[in-house]
Amino acid sequence: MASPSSSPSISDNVGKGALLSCCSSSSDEKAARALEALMWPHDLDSTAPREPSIRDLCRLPAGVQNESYQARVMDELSEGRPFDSLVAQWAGLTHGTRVWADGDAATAFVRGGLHPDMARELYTMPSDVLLGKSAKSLLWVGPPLYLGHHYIMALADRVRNAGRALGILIDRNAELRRQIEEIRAGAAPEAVAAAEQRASDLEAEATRLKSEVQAAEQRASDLEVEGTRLKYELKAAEEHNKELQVLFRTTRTEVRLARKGVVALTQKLEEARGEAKAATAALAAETQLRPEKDKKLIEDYKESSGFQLGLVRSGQVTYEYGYRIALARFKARHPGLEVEENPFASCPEDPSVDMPDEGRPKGVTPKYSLKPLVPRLSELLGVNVEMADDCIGEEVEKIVAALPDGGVLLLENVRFYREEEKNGPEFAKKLASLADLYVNDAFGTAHRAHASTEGVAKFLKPAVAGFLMQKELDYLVGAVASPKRPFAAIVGGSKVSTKIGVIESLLSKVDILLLGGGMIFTFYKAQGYSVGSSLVEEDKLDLATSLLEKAKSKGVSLLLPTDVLIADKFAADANSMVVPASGIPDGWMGLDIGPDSIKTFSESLDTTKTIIWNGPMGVFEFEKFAVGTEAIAKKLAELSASGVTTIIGGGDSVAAVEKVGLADKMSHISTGGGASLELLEGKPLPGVLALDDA
Ligand SMILES: Nc1ncnc2c1ncn2[C@@H]1O[C@H](COP(=O)(O)OP(=O)(O)O)[C@@H](O)[C@H]1O
Ligand SMILES: O=C(OP(=O)(O)O)[C@H](O)COP(=O)(O)O
Repeated sequence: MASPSSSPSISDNVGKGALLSCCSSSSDEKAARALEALMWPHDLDSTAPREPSIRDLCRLPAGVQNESYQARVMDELSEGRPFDSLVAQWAGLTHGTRVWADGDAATAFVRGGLHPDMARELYTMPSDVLLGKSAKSLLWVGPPLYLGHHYIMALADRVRNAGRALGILIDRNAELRRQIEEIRAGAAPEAVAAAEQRASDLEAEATRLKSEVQAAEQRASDLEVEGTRLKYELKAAEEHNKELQVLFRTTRTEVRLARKGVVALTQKLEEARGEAKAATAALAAETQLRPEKDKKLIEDYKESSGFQLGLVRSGQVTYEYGYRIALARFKARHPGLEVEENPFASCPEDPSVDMPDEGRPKGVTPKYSLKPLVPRLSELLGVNVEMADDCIGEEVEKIVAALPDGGVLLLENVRFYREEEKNGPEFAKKLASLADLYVNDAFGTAHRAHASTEGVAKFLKPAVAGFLMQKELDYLVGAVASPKRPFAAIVGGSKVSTKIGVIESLLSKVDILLLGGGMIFTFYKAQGYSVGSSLVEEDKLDLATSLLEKAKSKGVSLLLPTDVLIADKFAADANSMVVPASGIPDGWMGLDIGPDSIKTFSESLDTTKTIIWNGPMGVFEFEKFAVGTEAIAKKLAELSASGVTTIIGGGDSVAAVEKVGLADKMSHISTGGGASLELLEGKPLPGVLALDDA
């Protein structure tokens, strides 16, 4: 763009106005010429003479540095310190106020006019710097954009001015041409040449200015486009900013609420900690009292008429059976109680019990002596059975040595020696030294690797199975391994956990599996039935489901009772009723299978050729709930008579069959509870493995 000082040639040669003649000094002359140059076009057409405007004044050279007048004035504006206030126009604003950045300050400033600092810049900056600044300010986002706007306006002014100057120059050129023509018509050739030269210079100057104006216009237009784009961006940024503010406010509220929540939770946590502490203390106190309480429970139970009556009702059965009934009742009544020791070991001797409980004595314990067996054994064997006070040692050896041919000596309880259960080799060797051969007929202890069952066989040969042992193995191993089919198993008893191994093992052998007893409620619960307060092993629900699936995958027909006999308490005189398996009300417990189930089970058993039974169908110790167990026992007795092989797997099932007097009707009644279970689980028995022939 043309600067004011770039056109002195025009003022040097073309018309002089009044201002020119009144200036005397060289700088004044320069100023006058510049002013004349600016005003000259008006002189040319003499149509609208005017006084110089501020912008014109701006272009006047003033002072020794040849700066324009207004530039100087603006330049001399005091810089002011940042905290100086702009009195009058901008009360409240200071030089340090960021007028384009702060909404309120910007409003105040726009009202007041142009900031002196900016005014100074606008007037004193060269055009290219102004352009650069303007472009730069366009890049500012936010309120500073208004500053950019000022720069653009100043720039646009200059473009307009240049355009006007260009127009003036073109007019002047035309005028000169006209004058040249006139001179040509009558003036000297030198004057024509000079005029032509001036005209040509002016034309060149006009062309240059034109291109400058075009370039400036283009830049101004570009800047305007950029300004519009930035305006939109600013608007979008402002919208986004608004959203962010809302989000920020919401988040702040949420944080405040969360903080409150944390405080409340911390309080609750503290309370819970306090409660937990109190509960722990109470538990510790309870734990301390527990053994006493348990002892009391046991003592009370032993004193109860139920216990006494149970023993009396048992009649001429083993002490062990009586104990089992008492223990079962006790456990059922207190399912959570861990009974570590035999709590009934010290119960009063029952006169109707004719066999001692071998038990697990710790050292010599008179009540575990085998002496009471001598009369019955003598009767059964038809000889006078002698009895030793010990099972090893010199005295015993003497008695053995003195035995007549066919004589029988009963050794004292081997469990009076700790080495028996520990299977001590020295002890086993001493036992072995008493005899010439070893016959093991104690199937009930064959699952124990003790000195008298397993150890002794290493030192005494031959070691063979007795007739009872042989029968047990024939049925529990032989008949089960290669049964006449269809082969059915009936598994009952209290808990599924004690029968997992048996069920799993039988699932690969049987065609039909009937489940009864306390364990069925764990299966029902696993299927989603409500079971009231029946016996349930919560940690075996998955196992129950997997057993049902296993049966299905193996093609075994697994039947659960369809109905149950429920009781309102675990007692012989409880109220009872029959309900469908899926309809046990709260507070009631299933204690036996129902009539429908007995019918279904019986029909299913009718189709079989081999049946093995382990575990009663209900709490058969109570008459009211012995119906299912007794019905199954009767069914098995009936089927035995028609040639079906029936095997009773020991423990309570045997006791139940004995109770109804049908034991001798079965193909085989096992004498070992634990041993028969282990055999049915497919485990080898150490007492059997040790034998040379079994
Ligand atoms: N529905 C039942 N609820 C609670 N206990 C039961 C139930 N049915 C049977 N019982 C108990 O299960 C006990 C026998 O279970 P278990 O020892 O497993 O049999 P076994 O000795 O024949 O292997 C019995 O004392 C009997 O009272
Ligand atoms: O009674 C016995 O087994 P059982 O109770 O499993 O039928 C045997 O005497 C084994 O007794 P033990 O479990 O004390 O070794």
